[in-house]
Amino acid sequence: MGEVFIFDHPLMKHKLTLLRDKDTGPKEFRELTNELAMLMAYEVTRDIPLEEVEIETPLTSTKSPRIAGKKIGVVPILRAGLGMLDGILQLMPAARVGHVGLYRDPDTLEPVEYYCKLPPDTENRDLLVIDPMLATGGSATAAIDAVKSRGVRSLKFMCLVAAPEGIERVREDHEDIDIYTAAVDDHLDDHAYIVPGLGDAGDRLYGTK
Ligand SMILES: O=P(O)(O)OC[C@H]1O[C@H](OP(=O)(O)OP(=O)(O)O)[C@H](O)[C@@H]1O
Ligand SMILES: O=c1cc[nH]c(=O)[nH]1
Ligand SMILES: [Mg+2]
Repeated sequence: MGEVFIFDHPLMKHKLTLLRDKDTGPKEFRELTNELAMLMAYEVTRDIPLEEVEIETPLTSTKSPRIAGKKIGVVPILRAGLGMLDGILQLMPAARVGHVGLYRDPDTLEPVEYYCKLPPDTENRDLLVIDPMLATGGSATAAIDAVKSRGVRSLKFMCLVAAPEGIERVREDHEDIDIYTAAVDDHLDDHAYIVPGLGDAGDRLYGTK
């Protein structure tokens, strides 16, 4: 059974407060989203496998650990997930990047898939699906379905703000997936927006509406 990890680091909490503030504009919102994603990815990758390799320091030869196996695959859910990508790539510049294009139909609230391109050999990589918001969980579930259907070895989901309803949905549909979030909020409103939340993440990142 997958687990739910809720981060409680003071730096993350502070940045999330700034992100939630309605007066935070797109430039600062983008910066904070990337900073939070980088801090979270640092913890999410704590179990990456290592291998010992022989190297020469200026003084001697020694064995030292380095990351083993194929590069991790990071899969943002378009469009808001892209806002987290650069922060993660700063930490792991060699990561491979896949994209799943989904939007939530405003009337039915059902996810509509319009794009999927993943790195090769997904079945031999650790994959991390990212999206700032986990609301009803429909988009995350659909993205995980899309990735799983191509074959995966290990898959984690990382978001900034989750609603209890979204966590429950993902756990029901994908009980093997670990979920990482910086916060679990109170509830969804009548339009399935997370309360207190931070509004529409895509619109705030890109200044649309
Ligand atoms: O859990 P759910 O109820 O499915 O809602 C969450 C989804 O909604 C937002 O995307 P949106 O549909 O606004 O698309 P966008 O990223 O292109 O703005 C968000 O980035 C998630 O993908
Ligand atoms: O609160 C929400 C819910 C879905 N999508 C968002 O961007 N925000
Ligand atoms: Mg949006």
